[in-house]
Amino acid sequence: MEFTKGHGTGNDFVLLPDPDGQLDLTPELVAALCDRRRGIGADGVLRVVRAAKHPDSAGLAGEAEWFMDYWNADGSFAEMCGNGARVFVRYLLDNELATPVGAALPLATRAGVVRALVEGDAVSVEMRRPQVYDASTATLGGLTLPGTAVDIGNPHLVCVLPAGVELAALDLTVAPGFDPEVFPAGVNVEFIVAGDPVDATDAHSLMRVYERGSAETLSCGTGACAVGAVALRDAGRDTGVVAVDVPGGRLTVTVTENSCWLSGPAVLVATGEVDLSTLSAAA
Ligand SMILES: N[C@@H](CCC[C@H](N)C(=O)O)C(=O)O
Repeated sequence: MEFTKGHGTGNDFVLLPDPDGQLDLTPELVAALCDRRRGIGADGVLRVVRAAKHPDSAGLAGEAEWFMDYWNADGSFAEMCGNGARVFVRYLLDNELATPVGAALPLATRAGVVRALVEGDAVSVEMRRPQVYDASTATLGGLTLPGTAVDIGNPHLVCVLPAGVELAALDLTVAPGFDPEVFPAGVNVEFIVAGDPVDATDAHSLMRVYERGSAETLSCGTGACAVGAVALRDAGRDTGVVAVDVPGGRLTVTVTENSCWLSGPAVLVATGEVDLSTLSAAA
């Protein structure tokens, strides 16, 4: 089967073209594809399928032609993936499956329809406005860190590190603990340090993330949006622009009254053929 590999600020994905929804994609196959030693290696899989051809998106087919069928590296589903959506749009354009017509390109996801704009190397996606809804805690290496629960289609817990705790020193080879009563379906945990605003931004954060279903990644787009909402709240603002520096680069988050824009580079780096039957047999 044909595949493409792409990434957005180091958050990497295997894209599988399956326009008519004929591929029998299973959690085991996704985990095998994402295995960095035995498979292609990625933080997740993006199946490129027509919205009308997938049961999770058929109801959105009138609004968007394509459905981003996103899977985490462990084979679980997630409702939304901000970097994945940006890479998915790059794939559609490079493969002439969609044309940038000046207006934003609609894309169906499990969290509804999002819209994308492409400007040179940057792909921006407009998602729902992050909802800051609760306080909770994460535990990591003997520390209990206060955090803020944020929903942007998928769940996040944003923890601002207290003085004396170094972002670089956190051991994210181990999953952080969280309260399952607040996050019954699991959570993506962001650890941040507030910095001075840069360029034309209202706030700036340094972030590392432990993603539900994918462990530590170099970047998380929805996580950056959650961080942006918390940084603006902490700056006493409701809307604004936040630069979020992740290990894989910089994302720019613009929170408006009704939505949230995520911008940054999105690139395709390879195409090839993968023998799914060999992977399935090894899974
Ligand atoms: N890396 C993504 C988020 C992917 C989904 C996440 N792991 C979850 O389970 O919610 C992004 O860029 O937003």
